[in-house]
Amino acid sequence: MSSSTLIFLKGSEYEECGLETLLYSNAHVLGRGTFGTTFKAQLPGKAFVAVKRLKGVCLPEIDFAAKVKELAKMAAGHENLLPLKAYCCHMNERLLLHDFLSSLASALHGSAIKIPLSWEARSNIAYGIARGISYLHSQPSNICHGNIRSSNIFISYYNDRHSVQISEYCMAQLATLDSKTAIAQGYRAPEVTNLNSVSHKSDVYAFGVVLLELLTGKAPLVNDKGTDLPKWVRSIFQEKPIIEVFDSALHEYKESWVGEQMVRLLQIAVCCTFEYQCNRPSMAAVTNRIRETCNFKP
Ligand SMILES: Nc1ncnc2c1ncn2[C@@H]1O[C@H](COP(=O)(O)OP(=O)(O)OP(=O)(O)O)[C@@H](O)[C@H]1O
Repeated sequence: MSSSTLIFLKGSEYEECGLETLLYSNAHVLGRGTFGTTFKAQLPGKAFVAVKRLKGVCLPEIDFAAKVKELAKMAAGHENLLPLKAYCCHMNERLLLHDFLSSLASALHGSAIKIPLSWEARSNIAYGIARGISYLHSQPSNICHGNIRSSNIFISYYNDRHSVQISEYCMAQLATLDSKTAIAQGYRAPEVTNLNSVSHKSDVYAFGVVLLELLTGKAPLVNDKGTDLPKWVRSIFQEKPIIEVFDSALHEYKESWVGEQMVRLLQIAVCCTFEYQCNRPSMAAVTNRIRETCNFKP
């Protein structure tokens, strides 16, 4: 690693620290994703952070820094987008630093730290994700997220409520990928053949799959493991009572008013995952429907 420095963004509560201190002291790999490798590391002040080392970045330092600042400013405008705390661009090194948090994927499907999620938590999380994506879609430059999946959604719990933040927004603007398509199989809308074909409606599809994860508790298809959730849910409709679709942890709610909310959110998820993009609703419409169904404040 070069002697490059991290540039901490305005509003970051962290003490400045060099890259060597951060990555050599106690960092370990969390995973290798579409856009690079993510490490967990500890800052001198003891806070844990996630550092993503990007691959495939062709943008020169100055353009990368400008783009990162633009995205960070946009993210700071919405509570459901994970704030960027620091970045580094030096020679070939391109890094992004965020708070270390629990992902929705590990809460729902993790073997070690599976967190029990009540209906209130799941519906709040669904609404928060929908709001975050709607905000992205409302930006002037026709921005798409491009890689919505439960490992890119982070949850935390304070003041008796779950908060949710989406990461990896607009990564295609930072990294260029030559692979046919980077989006995991289970979240990829049928019309998406490469990163240029992602759209607001393919984000809606991926959101629908995340909503199905929240409702069914099942993991979607990633690297040939998991379930093709849109297909599975439709097959259950034809064969079994609708309650069979839901995570068994939600069955206790079936006789109450919550049961009706669960079915309505399932209908929304099914519409989001329609095969033809023209039949899918917009993220703004989805957000409104979730808000009305669950009586959330705007
Ligand atoms: N801020 C973070 N806090 C905690 N864990 C994180 C953070 N950012 C990423 N991770 C975790 O690190 C692992 C690797 O993440 P990464 O984003 O590199 O790949 P991915 O989510 O598996 O795939 P993709 O690149 O398609 O999003 C995932 O398990 C992800 O949930």
